[in-house]
Amino acid sequence: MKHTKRALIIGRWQPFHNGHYEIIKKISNEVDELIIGIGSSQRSHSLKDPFTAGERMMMISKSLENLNIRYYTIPISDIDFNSIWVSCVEALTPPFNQVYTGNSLVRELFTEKGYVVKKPELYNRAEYSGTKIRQKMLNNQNWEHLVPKSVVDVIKEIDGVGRIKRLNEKDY
Ligand SMILES: Nc1ncnc2c1ncn2[C@@H]1O[C@H](COP(=O)(O)OP(=O)(O)OP(=O)(O)O)[C@@H](O)[C@H]1O
Ligand SMILES: NC(=O)c1ccc[n+]([C@@H]2O[C@H](COP(=O)(O)O)[C@@H](O)[C@H]2O)c1
Repeated sequence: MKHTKRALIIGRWQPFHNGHYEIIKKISNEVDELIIGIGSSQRSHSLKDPFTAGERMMMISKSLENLNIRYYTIPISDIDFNSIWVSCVEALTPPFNQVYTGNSLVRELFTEKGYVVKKPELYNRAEYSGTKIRQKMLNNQNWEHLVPKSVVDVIKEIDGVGRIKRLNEKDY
């Protein structure tokens, strides 16, 4: 029987943007199945991590609706214990034999455990960046063209831009 090629890509997806879509589309041609780890799943309602794990799962599943790939989205919360983090990820996910990440800590931890780790190429990083998109939302600049249409719909449904602006208000 053919061995299933199953890869893990882990990110915070705050929000899921066109660069994420492009890289997942590319990876979907290289593997049979993809595990999409929702990193820092316990985090939400902050300027760096405004969206909940559930909201990020909605963004991803609606964006990937038309892609021909079997994938699993798995929320993964952070732990203050880097040396056992890979074991925690393994405990939550289907088995995988390859990891995609641009994050140096993630790369180091998986490489030390013997995984093949690939660094995805970046698409239009000048614009397709979670940090820059969140900044644009805050500054009333156009951001909608930088994310899949379904992500615009999710962010509108939850008033995500309003949330980010309110979180940025000064305490008194
Ligand atoms: N423009 C892009 N093109 C291709 N892959 C990307 C792009 N931006 C991020 N990635 C990949 O997606 C994964 C998850 O990234 P992440 O959620 O941190 O996005 P980000 O845009 O870097 O967000 P932030 O600015 O909030 O850190 C990373 O492993 C990264 O390599
Ligand atoms: N000890 C830990 O909990 C640990 C270690 C390395 C990465 N992570 C997480 O992996 C994710 C990596 O995603 P980014 O590439 O979007 O930063 C983040 O959510 C990060 O917090 C967690």
